[in-house]
Amino acid sequence: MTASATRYLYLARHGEALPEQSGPGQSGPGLSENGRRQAVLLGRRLRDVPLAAVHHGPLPRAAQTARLVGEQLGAVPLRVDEAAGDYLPCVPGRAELPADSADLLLDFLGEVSQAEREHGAALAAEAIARFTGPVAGEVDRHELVVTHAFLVGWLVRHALDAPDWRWLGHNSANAALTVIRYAPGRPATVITVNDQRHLPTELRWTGFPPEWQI
Ligand SMILES: O=C(O)[C@@H](CO)OP(=O)(O)O
Repeated sequence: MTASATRYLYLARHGEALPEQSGPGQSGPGLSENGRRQAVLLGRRLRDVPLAAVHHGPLPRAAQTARLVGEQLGAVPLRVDEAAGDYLPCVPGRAELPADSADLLLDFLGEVSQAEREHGAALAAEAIARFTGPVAGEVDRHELVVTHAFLVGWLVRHALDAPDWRWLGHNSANAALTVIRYAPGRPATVITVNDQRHLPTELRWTGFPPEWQI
């Protein structure tokens, strides 16, 4: 029988970004000053974790966060990965959604093209294949994925075996940590969600609607 070991998946939404500038060819904003501070503090928080790699999405806000985190970690490789990017992991139809929240959720999703659906679904499946489950071999593995709000929701949903649509309604604060443990022979454990103890009060809960900040 092939040996398998435990994976610890650390998920972080990028640091606070500058306001969006839309337009053709825009790859989205980079980090604000707050976002840079959050990223450095996230890196310091993770210094003692034996991370094997930092995976990050290709957009500037995720790439900059990963670079600033990486500077605090020493020799941990940074790997850009489209599966860690910003996309819609699953676009449910009305029939899959609870009747009392379907209107709100469908409004939030807005118009989504067929191409966007297929692209998101393919990347969401890749993210599950690449980042979840126990690892081969005998050595436990710790990995960080610096990503966007939607993928954190998607992987928490997956860990809890919740229906595909249920990534909706999950949000992440900027530079907050969510950690999932995948041990052989056990269901995945969501160890922590939106952990921000590495951030001072004034840098917590950015990226969250005010009424969600507790
Ligand atoms: O656009 C958003 O609301 C989210 C989606 O994942 O992205 P980000 O985490 O980059 O803000």
